[in-house]
Amino acid sequence: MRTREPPLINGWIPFIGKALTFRKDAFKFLISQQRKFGDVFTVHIAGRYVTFIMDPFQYVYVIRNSKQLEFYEFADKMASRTFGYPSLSNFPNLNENLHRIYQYLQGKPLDIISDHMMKNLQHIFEWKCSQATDWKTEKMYKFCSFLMFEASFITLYGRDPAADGHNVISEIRDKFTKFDANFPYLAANIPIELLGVTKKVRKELIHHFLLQNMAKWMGGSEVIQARKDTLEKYELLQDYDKAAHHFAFLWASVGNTIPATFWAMYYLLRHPEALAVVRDEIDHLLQSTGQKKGPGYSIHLTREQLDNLVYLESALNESLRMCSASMNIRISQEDYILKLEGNQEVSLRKGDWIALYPQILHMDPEVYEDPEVYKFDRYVENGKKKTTFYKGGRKLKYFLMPFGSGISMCPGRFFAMNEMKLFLILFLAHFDIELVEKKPVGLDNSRMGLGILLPDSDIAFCYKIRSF
Ligand code: HEM
Repeated sequence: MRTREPPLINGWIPFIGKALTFRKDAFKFLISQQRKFGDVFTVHIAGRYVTFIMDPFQYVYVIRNSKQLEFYEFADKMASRTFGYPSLSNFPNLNENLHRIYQYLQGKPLDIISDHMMKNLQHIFEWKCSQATDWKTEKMYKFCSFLMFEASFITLYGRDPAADGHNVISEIRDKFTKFDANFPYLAANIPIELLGVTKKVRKELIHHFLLQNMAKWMGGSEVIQARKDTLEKYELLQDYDKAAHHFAFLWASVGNTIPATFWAMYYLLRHPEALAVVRDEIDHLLQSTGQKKGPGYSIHLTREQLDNLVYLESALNESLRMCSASMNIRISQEDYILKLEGNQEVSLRKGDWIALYPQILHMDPEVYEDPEVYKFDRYVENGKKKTTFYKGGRKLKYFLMPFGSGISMCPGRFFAMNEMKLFLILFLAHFDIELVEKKPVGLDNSRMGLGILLPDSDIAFCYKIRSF
């Protein structure tokens, strides 16, 4: 070991190292290693050396060092393998050009897609209303998946105005669900050939996004149009590769949003006091803006109005805190000494991975009292958004990181928050809702490190048009 290299944790199986223990329960494993070795240690995971920085006050030193600690190469390798397109590095400036398009997920274009999302969600809710004049029971994850997939898809990609437009989206959703089930294995570098039908399903999914098929979809978003225009400029990219890029974006836009919507709804239904406050806030807003709720009335909300729903936002943040487990990875570009607070120095070798694991921060009892408990108003203080959180008496810069950090931060985060708010607003405005099953739903840990965790089982709930 070189001087200042962090303690190294090796497994007893050569090459695999601690991969199996890490995969089984990364959270538990990291906490136990932190107790033994402190806030910086290196773990040998499947042939890689991954240095974990556990102290949230040190996160900033990793996040701001985007020159020496790179992200894109890692992301490119993983995404091209998972979604089946050639590495971006083979095409001059493609990465930069695709990143520039993320501006269409902010500002005015964000308002436009949020409005479209509202209309599309409303359309589906109207349809649900026509079926729910009396109590109707459904499985919650399936319900969230159906609504969020359909509304997000139409908002982003548009729809075929021909009669079977709805069926095509259902077909894509069913295939997407099959692909998504094996997503963690692909991300973990398991060859797709070993994953049963996944290869076939991915190919079929990608085919839906060939230009001749996408050309039939009307009313899509600027962000997808800009991606199409950019990809078309690269003559060396095959049509199939361009389609695979569109499919990858679809995964990014719904893969986390669906489970996050599930958790938001699940926790609200399990906490009637939270549900009552959030519903009251929504009712109050609709009343004060002169908007009627219920079937047949369309609701319109501005970005400012959505922003001002502090209890709804807090409830969403609280469920994100409890269900997100993304790992923020950077790769050392050279042999490098990472300088941390308090004259600490960490010696890294070229190619080493550096990882932040914010789930540890989200569940830290020093930051969040009773972290296992859902408290819908954790992010509200004196009726306003609460943004000051402390650890050991010191104010934290980073306290909630479901969307990643720095250069790898999710470009769709504003849209994602709006989508989930709109879903809950419409749901609570239209329906009375109750849980049918009382069982607690747990986190399925197989996606640890990859984003929002899925529930370990689905749960039945019932809903009926609200009586006014
Ligand atoms: C609750 C919902 C969401 C969560 C928790 C989430 C989380 C994340 C995280 C953690 C990353 C970084 C991944 C990494 O570090 O490797 C990411 C990347 C990304 N997200 Fe999201 N996301 C959500 C919704 C969305 C939506 C709605 C969109 C688009 C409409 C989107 C588009 C993307 C894209 C394109 C990237 C890759 C960015 C890049 O090229 O570097 N996400 N997301």
